Amino acid sequence: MTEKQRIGIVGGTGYAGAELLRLLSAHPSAEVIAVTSRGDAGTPVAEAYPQLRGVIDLDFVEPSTDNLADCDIVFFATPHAAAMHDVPALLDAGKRVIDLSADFRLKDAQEWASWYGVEHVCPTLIERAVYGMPELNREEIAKADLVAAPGCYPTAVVLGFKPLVEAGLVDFGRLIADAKTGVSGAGKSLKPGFLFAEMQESFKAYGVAGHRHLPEIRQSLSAMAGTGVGLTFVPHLVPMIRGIHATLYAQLHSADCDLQSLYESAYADEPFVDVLPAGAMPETRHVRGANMCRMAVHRPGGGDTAVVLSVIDNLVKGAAGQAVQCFNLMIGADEACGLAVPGALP
Ligand SMILES: NC(=O)C1=CN([C@@H]2O[C@H](COP(=O)(O)OP(=O)(O)OC[C@H]3O[C@@H](n4cnc5c(N)ncnc54)[C@H](OP(=O)(O)O)[C@@H]3O)[C@@H](O)[C@H]2O)C=CC1
Ligand SMILES: CC(=O)N[C@@H](CCC(=O)OP(=O)(O)O)C(=O)O
Repeated sequence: MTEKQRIGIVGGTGYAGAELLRLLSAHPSAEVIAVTSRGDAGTPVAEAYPQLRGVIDLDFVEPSTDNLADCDIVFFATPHAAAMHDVPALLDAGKRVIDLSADFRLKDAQEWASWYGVEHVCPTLIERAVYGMPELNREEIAKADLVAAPGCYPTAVVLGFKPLVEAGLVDFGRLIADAKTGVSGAGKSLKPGFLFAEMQESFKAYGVAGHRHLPEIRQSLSAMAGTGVGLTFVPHLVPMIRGIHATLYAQLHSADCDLQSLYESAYADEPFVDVLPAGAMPETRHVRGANMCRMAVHRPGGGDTAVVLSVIDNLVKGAAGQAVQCFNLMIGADEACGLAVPGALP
């Protein structure tokens, strides 16, 4: 067994942090030794998250370099533009970092600043960061000391389009991603529009003019295509807690192709991508709590439009689970270590 890594989690009171705690507490090569909170420092983690009572016997500590000094690997589950202030010192101190926020995802610092509304404070580290989607670049992740875990929508969308784009079968200029998310994607803090009375029994689009995941998705798909892709991405909020459902559309150059075989062979060796049989329609509840992207590929009426349905749990394959998958690669463990548990249904 791989030697136990001492883990710090910055942002332990948030949803992604809590999901990291759930997964890492059962991981044979992880020992969580520090969990931070600015507001709850000094109180037991299990007070904020009673499901962790008897599992995580720690008090929250203030986020500081000193409190993370004994860690081998630090996970950031903080809002955007927080990790970038602390990551340089942690790397200098020899720690490895997995950042679940967007601070190191985009390779262009100017583009990052234009989407996130602040200047990047350590742009030179952006190049050093490895995008943490194992299905794209597991060899680089294994060697990395700074991993930028992907966004939740980008995970569902990029994995869904990947076989079509890599095979060059579709018009790269006219990709469409119509995606729906549950409310936990917005995090734990109270926000207008996320109250039960505001969003229950309703369903709405947002970010139609431009969502910050658009450049992230385009970055990955363009690298695959070898050219810039044209993507229309429209996110929606639906009244469920977890889950993302992405319906993807692409125009095929020719209707003469076996998309089912293409998808099955593209993902045959992937432990966390499940291509469903022809005709299937995955549901978000089929992946709830699981580090799994389930997808199905369709060609309605045998025509020239490919339709891919891709579902993930935003907090697992879309966040903490994928980060643990990266952690496994970084420490030389089995990629599936601690992640083999199926979802919870109903
Ligand atoms: N929710 C999701 O589905 C996904 C989330 N992510 C990303 O993961 C990150 C966390 O998301 P989520 O858990 O939803 O967010 P939450 O708002 O639920 O949690 C954020 C956490 O960060 C802490 N925090 C806030 N500001 C700072 C700061 N300046 N320094 C240190 N800690 C801080 C908060 O704790 P306290 O105030 O107690 O310090 C809290 O624990 C975000 O970047 C998010 O975009 C990525 C993919 C999916
Ligand atoms: C419902 C909701 O607001 N969802 C968030 C996306 C989820 C998320 O966490 O974004 P990252 O993956 O970049 O961290 C949003 O649309 O901004």
